[in-house]
Parts: sequence; structure tokens; C-alpha cells
Amino acid sequence: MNISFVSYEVDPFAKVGGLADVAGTLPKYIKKYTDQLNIIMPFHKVAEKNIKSKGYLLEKVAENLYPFSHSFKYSFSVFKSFLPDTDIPVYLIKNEELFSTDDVYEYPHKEHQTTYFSDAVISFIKNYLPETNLLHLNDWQTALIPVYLKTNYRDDDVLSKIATVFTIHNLGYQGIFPPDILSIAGLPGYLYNIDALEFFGQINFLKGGILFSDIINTVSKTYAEEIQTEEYGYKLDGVLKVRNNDLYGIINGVDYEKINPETDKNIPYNFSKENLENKYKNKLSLQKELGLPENKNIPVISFIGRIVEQKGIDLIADILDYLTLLDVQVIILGTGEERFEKQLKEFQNKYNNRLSINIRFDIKLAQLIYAGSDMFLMPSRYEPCGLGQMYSMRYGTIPIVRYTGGLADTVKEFNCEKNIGNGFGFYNYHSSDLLVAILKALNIYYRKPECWKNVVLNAMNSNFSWDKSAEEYIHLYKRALAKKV
Ligand SMILES: Nc1ncnc2c1ncn2[C@@H]1O[C@H](COP(=O)(O)OP(=O)(O)O[C@H]2O[C@H](CO)[C@@H](O)[C@H](O)[C@H]2O)[C@@H](O)[C@H]1O
Repeated sequence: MNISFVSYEVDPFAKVGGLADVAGTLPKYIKKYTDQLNIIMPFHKVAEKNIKSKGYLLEKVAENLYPFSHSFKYSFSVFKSFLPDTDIPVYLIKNEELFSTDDVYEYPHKEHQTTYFSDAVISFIKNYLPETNLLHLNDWQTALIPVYLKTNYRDDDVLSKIATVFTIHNLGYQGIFPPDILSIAGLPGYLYNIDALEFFGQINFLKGGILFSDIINTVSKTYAEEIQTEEYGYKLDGVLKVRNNDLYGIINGVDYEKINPETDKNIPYNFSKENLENKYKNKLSLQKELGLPENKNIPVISFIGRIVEQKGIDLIADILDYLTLLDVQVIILGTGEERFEKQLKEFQNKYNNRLSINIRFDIKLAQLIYAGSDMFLMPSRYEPCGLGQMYSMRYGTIPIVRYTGGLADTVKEFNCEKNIGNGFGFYNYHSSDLLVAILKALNIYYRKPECWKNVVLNAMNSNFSWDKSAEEYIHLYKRALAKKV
């Protein structure tokens, strides 16, 4: 198998959320099953900064290339780096006009940027990587690649042989734009059709990915089922049902080398199951760093994530007045929608010694929060997989989740008598249900310390390695390739 993995975010080059973690880790695990594997991403400004500051190798491998169909006649060049500590090449596609913003998703005309990138990837493959026989695509930004392949390039001797696997990391982001994007992208006008890319008078990129890829998957089994219902389908449930025979769910894993309390360089005290005292030293460091009273007995309840509706921020905001009545400390780290950021900042002034609101992106602080907290909130409205709950468990921090999508597949309700389970949760999307789930955890934390220790150990013993999921991806690749013969 000769695979190119295409993603808009790849950790540690450019990260906004969980997509970067997956794109920066999964390739390491599928590598052993493949002949050739590389990653292709845009050369965002932030990637350039990270490569320079971290001293990664960078060389130009191609210049003056052009996309074949796109109406923008800018040329692009391609740079090569490597996924750190591996021999996996990362190809970065550079164009000054389109990748000029500081952050990954800042460019105002994303439809121009993503279509240009998609067609440029194809042109680069045809010219420099013609042995490629499978493209693993991720999210709406890359969803038109299979559309180009099955329309404009269906008779091309190299490109027509390429199979596609398309992973949906989040159905909530679809890439919906006015119909004139088809002519800008150089795609045929007949795609403006209900059986193709048309979507309520617009063009929907994700719909293109769903209909034109050989195989589709999402990042947990439960979410793969949920998105075929009206409640979670974001108006694409019907389209997903049409592709039901080719739709799979594969749970994400955790990079056990990077997300490891025994070796993590971002935390002051490394620890393991055998040495949990150090976890509580991290708790004191965390409290100190955020200006909260330093006390290792007070339960610290945290949230890290994008501050958007998906993550259940409204439920957290609803209960903060009640939660702060209790002897707890609450820490929030994230960035996102302004209305939520503003609302959270207002709470900060009310409850200074119980609450720490941090509106920023800060990887080092995130690791200290995973390590130094007792409980980790993920009351998501929907959650394709979720990584925070798995990271927190690695550090003995107990997830409190809404049982939906990947959260339902990775968190099991703790039962103190039987000593089974690794977290706590609730089902209905109601703030009172979230509050009750937190109270269940606090009850055990305060009144049954032996049980609390057990749930901490159960969480740390949970297995979220990528090995099994990587094997499942290989099966999907084989299925996709079988469609080409
Ligand atoms: N302010 C901040 N500072 C530092 N770090 C921060 C941060 N905000 C977020 N992060 C980090 O970003 C990652 C978020 O990952 P998630 O999987 O939880 O969410 P996301 O919704 O972005 O991903 C989508 O894609 C992934 C990958 O498939 C799915 O797991 C998920 O369900 C889906 O919504 C974690 O590594 C977290 O620590």
C-alpha cells in the first residue's frame, strides 16, 4: 500500500483541536503495514513558525507546480519535513496568496483556499508520488479530493487508480458555500444536483466527501450510528444512510509515548500508578500557577477544549453558580465563540478563589491540568470521539461525561461495590443531569476515598492504544482498494 494521509492540521506543525492529534499520531501506527506512507498538509504560517522554533528539518522539494483544474492560476511549491522521531515525510503545500494568515482557519475565503489545496494535492501526487494508490482524507477541507478524482480525473492513468478513505472527525463542520464555487474550483456544473453536492441551494463539501469516497468512517462506533439519525445528522443523515454499507466507526487512540505521566516534560512531577503522591504535587503546582488556594484535599474539576456549543459549555455555565457553593475548584482552559468566552469571564469576577477561567491556547498548561486535576468535564452535546477524556484518564483524572458518541464508547460508569468502571456520566442534555453526575463523583471523592483510589487506578489501567484502531484502518484501506480492481 502506498498511502498519503491528507489533513489541514497535523501536530506538532499546526494544531487547533483533536484532528491534529490524530493526524500526528495515527500515521505512526499504520506505517508498519504500508510500503509508503506520507502526510500532506497546507504550509500554514503557524507550521512555518513551529518548524523554525523547534528546529525541524525543512527542504523544498518542488516549485512552480499548478493545480490542473482550479481557476486560480497561482503556482505552488512543496516543502518536506518529517513527523518528529519518525521517517514519515510531511509534505507542506505553500502558496503565498492563500496561506497567508497566522492561524489555520483564519483565511476569509476558505472555499478558495480548500479547493485550491485539494486540487494542488492531486497535482503534486500525479507529478511526484505517482505510485500512490490510497488517499486517506480528513474532514470537509479535503472532501472535494474524491470529487475531483471521480469527475475531472476519472480517465487519468495515474489518478483513476487511487482509492479514497474519508474520515469525518466532526459532522458539525461541513463547508457550505454558494454554487459559484464549482466554477472557481474548476469542477463540473452538473455537480449542482441533489444527488451530488447541492444542499439547500448551496454546495456542501462534506456531502461530496460522503458520496464520492470509496469508504467513509467516523471516529467511534456510536457516533457512526448517531449521525444516521435526524438528531445528530446535521441534515446529512439521509445521505449517510445511502452510504451505510461503506460507513464505519473506528475509535481514536492515544499517543502513549507523548501522553504519558511518567515521562511528560510539561509537568513538574512525573508519576505512575505506583507513585500517585506525585500526581497531587502537580495539583498543588496547578493551583499555584492559577492563583487558586493551594490545598490538595479540595477536588479540582476541569474542562479543556474548544469553547463552542458542541462541548456543552452552556451546561457548564448553567451550573457554575451552584457548583461554586461546594468546596471545589473549577478550572477552564479554551478558546472559541465570543459569546461563551464573555459569559465565562463574567463568572471569574464573582468566584475568584474557586474558579480559574483561562481563555487561551496553551499546551503546557493543558498537560498540567490533565495531570493535576481530580475530575475532567466533557458534557458534550455530541462528541465524535473526544480525546480529553482519554488523556485525563491516562493521568488518573476522572472523566465526567455525557454518554454520547466516543464518550459512550470509552467511559464506563464507576460502580464502587463491584469496582468496575472508569468515570461518571449522564444521558440527557440537561444541566441538572450534569450537576447530579458531578455530585455522584464528589460523593465518592469525599466519603469513600478507597473507592476513589480504585476509580483512579481503573482509569489509568484503561487501554486506549492506537494498535487495534490502526489494524481496523488497514482493513478499511483494503476494502477501499478492493473497489478499484
Ligand atoms: N485551549 C487549549 N489549550 C491547549 N490544548 C487545547 C485547548 N483546546 C483544546 N486543546 C486540545 O485539543 C484537543 C481536543 O481534542 P478533542 O478530540 O477533545 O476535540 P475536537 O473537538 O477538537 O476534535 C474533533 O476531532 C477529534 C479527532 O477525531 C475527535 O476526537 C473529536 O470528537 C472531534 O470533535 C486535545 O488535545 C486538547 O487537549
